[in-house]
Amino acid sequence: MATDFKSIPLIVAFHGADISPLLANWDDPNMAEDKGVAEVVRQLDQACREAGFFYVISLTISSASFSIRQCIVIKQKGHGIPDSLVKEVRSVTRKFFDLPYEEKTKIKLSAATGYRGYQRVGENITKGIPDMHEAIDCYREVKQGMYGAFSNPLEGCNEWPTNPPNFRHLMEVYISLCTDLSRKIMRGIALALGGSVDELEGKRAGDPFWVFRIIGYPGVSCGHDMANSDIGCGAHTDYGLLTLVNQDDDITALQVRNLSGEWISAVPIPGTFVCNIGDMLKILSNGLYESTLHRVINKSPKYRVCVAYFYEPNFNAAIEPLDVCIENSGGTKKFEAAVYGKHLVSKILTNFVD
Ligand SMILES: NC(=[NH2+])NCCC[C@H](N)C(=O)O
Ligand SMILES: O=C(O)CCC(=O)C(=O)O
Ligand SMILES: [Fe+2]
Repeated sequence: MATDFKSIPLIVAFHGADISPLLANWDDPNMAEDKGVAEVVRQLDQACREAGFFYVISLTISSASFSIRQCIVIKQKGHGIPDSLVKEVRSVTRKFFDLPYEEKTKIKLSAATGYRGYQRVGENITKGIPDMHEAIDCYREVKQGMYGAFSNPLEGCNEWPTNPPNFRHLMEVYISLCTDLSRKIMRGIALALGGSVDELEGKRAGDPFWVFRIIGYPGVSCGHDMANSDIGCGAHTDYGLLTLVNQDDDITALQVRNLSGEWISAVPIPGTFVCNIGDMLKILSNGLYESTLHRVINKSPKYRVCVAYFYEPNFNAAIEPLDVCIENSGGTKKFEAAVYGKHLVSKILTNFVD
């Protein structure tokens, strides 16, 4: 992030009040000439430069209005994922975490499961400190030997609970819709960076990898006596291109760090996703966009649920700054090429040490 933002920008389109022009025109090769698209692209660029975080509206609210940072939002259309599904995903998540520990740990994550499955509170580690959350981690399937030796740790299939009964199906439908939505937002971001609309497809992210985390944060009075920390998830950046955060409507817990080091809350706005950019987009943009530090602290007595979808480059893509971004940032290439899958695996191996 390059500024002292005090709130997270909301992407509001020309007349339409959302990202719908981008969704309506996503496969039009000349979409950049559409006025509505151009306005969304301008806002995406500003949000990514200033904060690295933004809200994308999902709801269909006829003539609802609210005010954030002087934007009055009226008459919103969808981002393409039904709000009923977005809510249902959180609701089955809550049901799963409500189960007894013995039930949850039947799908326990380990090196043998390719780091897929359930992790108890305190098992995930951020900068050496256990995080106060439990989660189910999922990744796009990695078959044996698929990308060579470096993908070995992630080989395996996801571990799904059988209870709640519709859990797996619901999540797989949701993942697929998140992939489609993210691809469209990335086309807007490609234009925002001054590239061609498909700059972030093909060898870079035409066959996107994804990470999916189903997360629960105990409330302050939930009896977790691990008094050593109240941090739900320590300060970190995300690893890939774009994250879509589906968070509980009634608890403010996600915090984003601005330029002067203040923590700015990503206050829940019902019917939106909080989006943020990851390390690979920082590299592609040659630092024009940063992967902003964020953390989670649940100070509420209530249990908080969050489902985070991470849209990533091709697993074996060598990601380096785009020429247009080097030009637009003073002509010096600031980052060497990084293979996305190697970055991911090195992060996972430090998240789970034993
Ligand atoms: N895949 C994730 N974004 N995990 C959450 C971040 C926390 C993780 N322990 C880290 O240090 O990166
Ligand atoms: O719980 C949240 O709001 C965000 C979680 C997060 O940042 C992550 O899992 O990477
Ligand atoms: Fe994150």
